[in-house]
Order: sequence, then structure tokens, then C-alpha cells
Amino acid sequence: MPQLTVPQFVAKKKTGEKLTVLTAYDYTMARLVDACGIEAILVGDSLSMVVQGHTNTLPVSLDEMIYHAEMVGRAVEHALVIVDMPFPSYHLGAAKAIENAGRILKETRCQAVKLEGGADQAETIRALVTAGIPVMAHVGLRPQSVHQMGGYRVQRDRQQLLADAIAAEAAGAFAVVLECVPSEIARAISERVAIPTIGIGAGTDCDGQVLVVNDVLGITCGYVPRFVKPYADLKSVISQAVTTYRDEVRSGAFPAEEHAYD
Ligand SMILES: Nc1nc(=O)c2c([nH]1)NC[C@@H]1CN(c3ccc(C(=O)N[C@@H](CCC(=O)O)C(=O)O)cc3)CN21
Ligand SMILES: CC(C)C(=O)C(=O)O
Ligand SMILES: [Mg+2]
Repeated sequence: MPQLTVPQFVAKKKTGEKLTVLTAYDYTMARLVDACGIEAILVGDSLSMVVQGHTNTLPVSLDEMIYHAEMVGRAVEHALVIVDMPFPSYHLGAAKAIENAGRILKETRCQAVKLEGGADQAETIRALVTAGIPVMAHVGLRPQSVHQMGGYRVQRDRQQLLADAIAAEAAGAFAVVLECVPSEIARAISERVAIPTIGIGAGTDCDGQVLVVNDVLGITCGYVPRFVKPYADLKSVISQAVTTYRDEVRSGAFPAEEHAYD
């Protein structure tokens, strides 16, 4: 099975097939996730928090995003790979945005970029799309604007949310993430736009869903948002493995003969 293309990803909205998207930040995880058969992998700027340990997504640099996108790009054979443009790599004019998104496409094996915004970023989205760079928009809760929004809050301005999604589509975005949006508004947007809506905390009526892989596997350190469903408890699995290893090193049970050389 060859790698999913942007047009194939978009076309799944018409067939009614749900799109599954998950983040990944490194080679090993991307390889494991890709082997499961999901439509897209997002190299999210959430890596600022879950990989780098920052308290929000603002600190991660473009070079660091590219570093992780290179690792993921090397691993993935089937899924579409999308890379978050970090703050403020697309806020300094269309030319700079093309230069930065262009670096992502030139230096990694990833196929598309994502940026936070809708109507406010329409001009930038259009410039990137005109340059041949597929863009996923991201409306509702926009973590890069955490200081402006006063925290990670559910976004309820129906008219604004609809306007943002419609503007993103009109500007040429191939899909749009809806983050922390009431289900009814997400459903209305999904019916109104022809491009796939990918929800996170946006109910069941989006065309697809995205989550942070650490949250899905139960290895998030600290606060986990309400929209997360942990499908595994890897924190316990890791803890069990590491403490058993420690105990066996201390007791001399590890290494055994089969782990040693004559
Ligand atoms: N591990 C992780 N998972 C994520 O989904 C995620 C990140 N990190 N980092 C980047 C952003 C930040 N995200 C967040 C973080 C917190 C909430 C949150 O606390 N939401 C409240 C809503 C409160 C309200 O307005 O009612 C909640 O209770 O879930 C939401 C999204 C989503 N992204
Ligand atoms: C949660 C998704 C949508 C994201 O933007 C990220 O992981 O950075
Ligand atoms: Mg992000």
C-alpha cells in the first residue's frame, strides 16, 4: 500500500469513511503507529510540552520541528504526514511563511503543514497553497494563542468558528482541525464545509479525530484534557518493566547466561 496522498485524504469525506489522525514525534513511535493503518500522522507542536517539557507550545523552534519531522518522515510508509508550523513561523508575512513551510517540505519527507487560524490566516493559507504547499487549518482552541485566550478553554463563538472554517476552506486549506468546540457547532461546520473536519474535543460528528499519541497510550506526565480517552496504561507497563529490571540487576538475576558471552 503506497503512502496516502492529500487528495486521497480529502476524498474520504465524500465516502463517509472516518479519518484517524494521531501525533508522533520520533522514528520508533511513528513506525509503530504507521503500521496500524491510520490516515495521517501529525508532527504536532505539542511536542514542545510532551517531548521537551515546556508548559505550553510556544517555545519549540522551526529547526526543532524539522528535526522531529525528519525522524517521523523516515519512519512512515503509509500515512500522510503533516507538520505543525510553530509559533511564530507563519506570522511574519506570506513570503516568510512560504520560506518556512518550504523548509519543512524540502528537509523532511512530510507532505503538508498545519497552522493555527482560520479567517485571520486566510491570506497566508492562500499564499502557501499557491506555492503548492498543502495546508491544514486549525480553529477553535488554538494553543499558540494561550495567553490571548487566557487558558485552554472551550471555544463557543458559533459565528466566529463557522466563519473561520469557511474562510480556511475558501483560502484553499485541504482540511481543518476543530479543537475544543461544542459538538453541535462542530457538526454544523462539518456539514457546511466540503473539506474534512478533524476534531479534538469536538464531538463525534467531525469527519475524523486527532489525539496526542502520549494521551492515547497513557504516558502523559501531568494534566490530561477531558477529551482524551486513554486506550492503554503504558505508564504502568513502563513502571513495571523498569522496577523489575532494577530488582533483577540488584539481585543478580539479570543478566542470565543467555545474555552473556563466553
Ligand atoms: N498531552 C497533550 N494533549 C493535548 O491534547 C495537547 C497538549 N498536550 N498540548 C498542546 C495542546 C493543549 N491542549 C489542551 C490542553 C488543555 C485543555 C483543557 O484543559 N481543557 C479543559 C476545558 C475547560 C473548559 O473550557 O470547559 C478541559 O477540562 O478539558 C484543552 C486542550 C491540547 N493539546
Ligand atoms: C493536538 C493537535 C491537533 C496539535 O495541534 C498538536 O498536537 O500540536
Ligand atoms: Mg499543534
